Amino acid sequence: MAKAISPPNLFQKVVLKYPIHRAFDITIFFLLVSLLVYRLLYLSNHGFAWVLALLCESCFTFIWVVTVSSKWNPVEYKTYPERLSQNAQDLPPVDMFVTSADPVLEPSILTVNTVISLLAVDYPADKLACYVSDDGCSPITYYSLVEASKFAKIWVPFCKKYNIQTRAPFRYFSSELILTGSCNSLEFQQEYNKMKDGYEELASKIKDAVEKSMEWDLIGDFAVFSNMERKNHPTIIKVIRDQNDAGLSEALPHLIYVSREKRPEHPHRYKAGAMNVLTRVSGLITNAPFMLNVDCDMFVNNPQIFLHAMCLLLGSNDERESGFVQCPQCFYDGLKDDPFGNQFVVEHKYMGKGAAGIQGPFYGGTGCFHRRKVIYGSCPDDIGNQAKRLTPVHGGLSYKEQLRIFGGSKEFIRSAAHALQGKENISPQNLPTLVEAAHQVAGCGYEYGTSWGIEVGWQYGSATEDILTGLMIQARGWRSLFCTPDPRAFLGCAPPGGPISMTQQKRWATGLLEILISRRSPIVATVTARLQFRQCLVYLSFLTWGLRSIPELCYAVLPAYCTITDSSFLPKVHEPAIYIYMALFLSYVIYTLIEYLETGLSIRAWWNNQRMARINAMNAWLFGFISVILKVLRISDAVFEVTPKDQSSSNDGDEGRFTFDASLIFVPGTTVLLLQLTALIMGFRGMQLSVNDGSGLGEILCSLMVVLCFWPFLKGLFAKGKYGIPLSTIFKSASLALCFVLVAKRA
Ligand SMILES: O=c1ccn([C@@H]2O[C@H](COP(=O)(O)OP(=O)(O)O[C@H]3O[C@H](CO)[C@@H](O)[C@H](O)[C@H]3O)[C@@H](O)[C@H]2O)c(=O)[nH]1
Ligand SMILES: [Mn+2]
Repeated sequence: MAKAISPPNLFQKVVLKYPIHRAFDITIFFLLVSLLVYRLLYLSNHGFAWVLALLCESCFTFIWVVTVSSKWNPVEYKTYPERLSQNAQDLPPVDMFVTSADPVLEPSILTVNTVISLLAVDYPADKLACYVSDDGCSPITYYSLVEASKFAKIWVPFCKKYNIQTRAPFRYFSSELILTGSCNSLEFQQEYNKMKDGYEELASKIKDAVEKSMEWDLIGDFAVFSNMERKNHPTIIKVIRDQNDAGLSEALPHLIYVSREKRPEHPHRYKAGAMNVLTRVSGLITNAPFMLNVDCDMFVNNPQIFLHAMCLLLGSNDERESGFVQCPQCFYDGLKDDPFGNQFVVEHKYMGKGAAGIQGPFYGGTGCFHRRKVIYGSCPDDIGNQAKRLTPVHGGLSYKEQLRIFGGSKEFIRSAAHALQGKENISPQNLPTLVEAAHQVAGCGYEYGTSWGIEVGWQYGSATEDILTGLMIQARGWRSLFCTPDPRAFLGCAPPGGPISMTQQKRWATGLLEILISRRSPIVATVTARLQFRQCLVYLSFLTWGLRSIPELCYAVLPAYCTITDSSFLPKVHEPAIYIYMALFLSYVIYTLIEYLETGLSIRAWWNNQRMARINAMNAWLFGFISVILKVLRISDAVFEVTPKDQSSSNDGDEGRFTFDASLIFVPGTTVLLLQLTALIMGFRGMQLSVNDGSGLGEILCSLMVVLCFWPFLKGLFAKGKYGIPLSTIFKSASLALCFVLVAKRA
């Protein structure tokens, strides 16, 4: 199935072949085209429904083409960390960034586990520094990190001594202890118990801190947090652990807490703003040539991941091949059969590896190693002028230009110049003096008039800042690499189904569409810069989510519309064209099923994902589309609503059950469902009355399919509490459905 094409060195690129999939890809494409031709040929014999169906099917064909193109040349990289230099001094420094925004929605204990797992990776500790951004400006987060750093002093040596694989303590202690090899000794037992007690103490301290949060005594080290308002406060930077202070015996990375300045009158740009502050602050302090960033819930699951990433970053002769290295976003404790379709396992396998075979995976916001100079806007060395138009950064910048691009901190400009030249740390100074300069670059006025967020750093202007940032990097001609080691690199929390996951999908659809319609869209980047054409198609396959909601919705309503108005959009049962439809349906089902079964997932998981794709498209993506329209009309701006992260999902045995709230986001789905039910009732009555020639049967079957897809909603109509659709939503949807029926009947 696979063959190696590059000499075995630090990594090996393996071309994957899926001949059966390709056969299905082509078959389905031809069936889609035949369908469109058939529609066009008989256009004049039919009415509105036919034209609408043609438009929708054209959209689906387009989506099929971009998806197939994205998946066509999958590759995979095998990495060989044991071939890296054994001399620790040869490994480059890495700055590690963790963003957190809210100690309630993102429980501190999770952030702490992520940080501890980073401090404990298999990489020379003196090459690492961990920066934690706290957009919540919370003494609890700071306190938790201080306590975590104390625990790390015993935890990290323990992990390294016994080569523990799971280095996020909450995961390690939640699974059963397996006693093998060196872990079978009495000494180990004793140390294990000590660690367990230590972690329990840490967890309970954090729990207490959260519970008494109202009555904090903000004195001493915590005095800076007194009278702080979350959205209105000066910068707080605290060096929790300075490597230079510590004795050699406890080799632990630097740990630095950063809460950037916030003022109500200044936009703070959510995560992108936080990342840019971390970039600058770390630039002043450690200025590592590589930077890893993770979301606060994404702990290290593979302690060797830094070495794997280095194989990719250092392993090719041409730097341009590895502008950044992205690991797939994976989740722990995923629910069985992926009931909410948010584990993305199949997507990583086929779309992720497919993109890896073109210009590389897109940047996914977490689990990504960047080159600092790439984030600073540099182009690959030998690139033509075309891509340079996207960035003002080039060799021989005058001082004035540097000020305009990077802002007014002399210290930062000096460090940026070093980073751009690929040099390592500027002359190491003591941390406390640097922290002073760091306050300046973390201020909320620092970026005004500079290129931050536009040409350098994390990009502003989209709720999916990650995709936009990665796109701009690839547009400058960089490629990226996909890092998929075993065990998986990082693991995080998948949101529960229902309102939380809908909000996340809506934010993504909004952010993606914002990119598509902006000047920085992949189409522009392909025409005017260095984004490859097929990479542009990869981006189009998901930047169009918001737009896709419209044909999805129309197509789902079509069968109901036809039954209600006694028209049709499908060929009659005795017409040969019906076979195109049946073949299309069957081959799509078989093909997607193969993908799931091959990945080791169940038929149930396949169905859940199919169903959730429809639910997301018609509800969340539609609202994403609407919020972009509101933004374009300047009625309201898109905001980044943080996804709540739960350490342990509720244990009432109903974790896989869909939940609802009174949000408008559930109105479209409920309306579609009510329409189908109405149509089904009318359809069955009609069939009994008239002598039937098979017309209307297809439409009725389609309505049944839609009802099946919306099964969680159907159950929600009759359930109570959070599992039930609120009456207000039912009422709104029923009114909409009624209006629809009346208008359709009259037309
Ligand atoms: O004002 C903010 C808002 C969010 N965050 C952090 O951003 C990260 C991602 O937020 P989350 O609510 O978990 O969003 P998700 O939708 O789960 O995240 C995915 O999608 C985002 C873009 O929409 C990317 O930024 C993320 O990396 C990617 O994992 C978290 O660490 C947050 O703490 C901030 O630092 N400041
Ligand atoms: Mn998240």
